[in-house]
Amino acid sequence: MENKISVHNLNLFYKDFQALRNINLEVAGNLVTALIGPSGCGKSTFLRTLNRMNDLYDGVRVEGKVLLDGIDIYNDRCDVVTLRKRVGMVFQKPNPFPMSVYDNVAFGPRIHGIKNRRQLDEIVEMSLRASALWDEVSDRLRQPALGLSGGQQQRLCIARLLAVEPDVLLMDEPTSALDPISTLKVEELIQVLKQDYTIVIVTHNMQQAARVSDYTAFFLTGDLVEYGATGDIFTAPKDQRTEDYITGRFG
Ligand SMILES: Nc1ncnc2c1ncn2[C@@H]1O[C@H](COP(=O)(O)OP(=O)(O)OP(=O)(O)O)[C@@H](O)[C@H]1O
Repeated sequence: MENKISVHNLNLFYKDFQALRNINLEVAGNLVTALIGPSGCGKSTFLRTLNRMNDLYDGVRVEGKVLLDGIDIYNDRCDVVTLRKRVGMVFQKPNPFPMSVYDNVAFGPRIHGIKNRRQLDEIVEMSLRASALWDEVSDRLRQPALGLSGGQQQRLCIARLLAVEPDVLLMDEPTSALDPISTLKVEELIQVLKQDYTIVIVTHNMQQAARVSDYTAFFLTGDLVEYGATGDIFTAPKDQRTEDYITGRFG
């Protein structure tokens, strides 16, 4: 199995506060990796290191290496715009732009220079099909995206990412604002998408991690405590702290 992302000796500081400590992790390609751990342990911070989203915060310092297909994304020559196109991100709360369904999905391709109407139509349809939304919105492409349900908005945000042909999808608690039916749809979608994309998902919901992921990483106060096949982490954790967490003894 090929590793899509390799993280070596990664440390991250918010000014004087060290939020990640010497993280080493290999993210397998075309599989789902879940990041779990109690609130404040650094899951979201770690996720954001994978597409340099932390660069947007003041006073952040990153040490170590994050290789994407073998190339260090923290190298000065790395183009962050291209990086974020290759490594897209979905957030906790769906955040469609205040424009039509169509324009949301066409937004990225237009920014990257695609103007041809037929080509855009094709990309929009393909992305909406790939995010399992096409059947629900094909007759309302010109309607405001903010009129969709929360679950539809989240799948639209995923379609918006897919439209720029990423390799990796980062998902930061993508279902925490959704009802159970919408959650199930997004989880089913994740299973389909992993055939074509590498997915890293932060989740507070341990059942969700067990359902959707192939690998699980358990973080605690900035340390990566344990990482392994999801089945092993949940049934035979090696570290007592992992066991305490997954059995609900803290967190
Ligand atoms: N922009 C920031 N500036 C300063 N400190 C931050 C910033 N973002 C996060 N932190 C701190 O870094 C630590 C890790 O936060 P992070 O949000 O990554 O944890 P998390 O595991 O994702 O938590 P949660 O599950 O509650 O979202 C916390 O102590 C948090 O207060």
